[in-house]
Amino acid sequence: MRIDVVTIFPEYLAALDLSLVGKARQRGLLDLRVHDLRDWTADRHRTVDDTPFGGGAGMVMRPDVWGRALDDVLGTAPPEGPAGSPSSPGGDSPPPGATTLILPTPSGEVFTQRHAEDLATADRLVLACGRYEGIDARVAEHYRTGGLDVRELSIGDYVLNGGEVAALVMIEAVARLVPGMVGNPESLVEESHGAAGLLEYPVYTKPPRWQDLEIPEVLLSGHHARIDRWRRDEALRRTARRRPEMIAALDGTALDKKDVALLAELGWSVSDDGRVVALPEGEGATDRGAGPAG
Ligand SMILES: C[S@@+](CC[C@H](N)C(=O)[O-])C[C@H]1O[C@@H](n2cnc3c(N)ncnc32)[C@H](O)[C@@H]1O
Repeated sequence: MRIDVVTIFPEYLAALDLSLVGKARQRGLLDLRVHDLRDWTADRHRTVDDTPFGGGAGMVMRPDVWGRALDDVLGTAPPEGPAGSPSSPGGDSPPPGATTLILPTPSGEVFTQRHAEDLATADRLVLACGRYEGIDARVAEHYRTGGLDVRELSIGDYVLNGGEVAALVMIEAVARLVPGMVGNPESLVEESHGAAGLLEYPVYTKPPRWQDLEIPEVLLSGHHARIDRWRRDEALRRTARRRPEMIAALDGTALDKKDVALLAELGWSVSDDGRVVALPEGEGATDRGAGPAG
């Protein structure tokens, strides 16, 4: 997979040399390139922003600078750029294949594991990191109209100073799903937000006793079926407490009898057509609304 990031702070992306993503780059699994947006400016101050039309506070990133940068990085620029534009600071020609342009923005759809799974199937991702009040809205419109897969994605309901941290979040979530990235792909199967639609069960390691706290006995039993059941129950309990909306989104037809019985204890019922619905307060719930602890 090839990933390009365009930013005015290329140093911000230094973390992409570390850990699993860094190793994947060294092993050639990920071709990751970071570009300085200012390389596509045409004035001596290397200006990327200007005042907003309509007035108001802050500055907006110019579409002409972004357009030159993205055309070049995406490979849609004419071979000889218009007078004044730099000669291809984006490097050699990008590979053919499915490309997605990602514009991180707090006003976008919230990025989830489903987006990560979907984006991990792309041949190529280009991430355009905004700053100031964001990127002129015509940039997204222009590339979308041109037929490119353009995604405006938020990493959560808060506002950061720039898109670099959001780009790091999305790249790490996507890259670990690229085949060959994670040494033991089984470790991805039961994770939070995976196919089961649950949070992961609590995990423990050595020593078996620490600060007067013991690990659940079943985990020492060596009885795989009992351990699997315990883990499933704990995942259901934890999800019901912390993220009840995820329980409500479960497909009831995929639940087994023990799941349904536990959910009933936790205050949920499963209808014949597979909907999982919270019982009215006081009915059955022993655990619901207990807060985020546990
Ligand atoms: C200060 S923010 C602009 C916020 C914008 N004026 C608004 O209110 O929607 C500057 C840049 O940070 C990035 N950014 C900030 N918060 C983000 C979030 N929650 N998710 C993704 N990107 C974010 C975007 O690239 C954005 O263009």
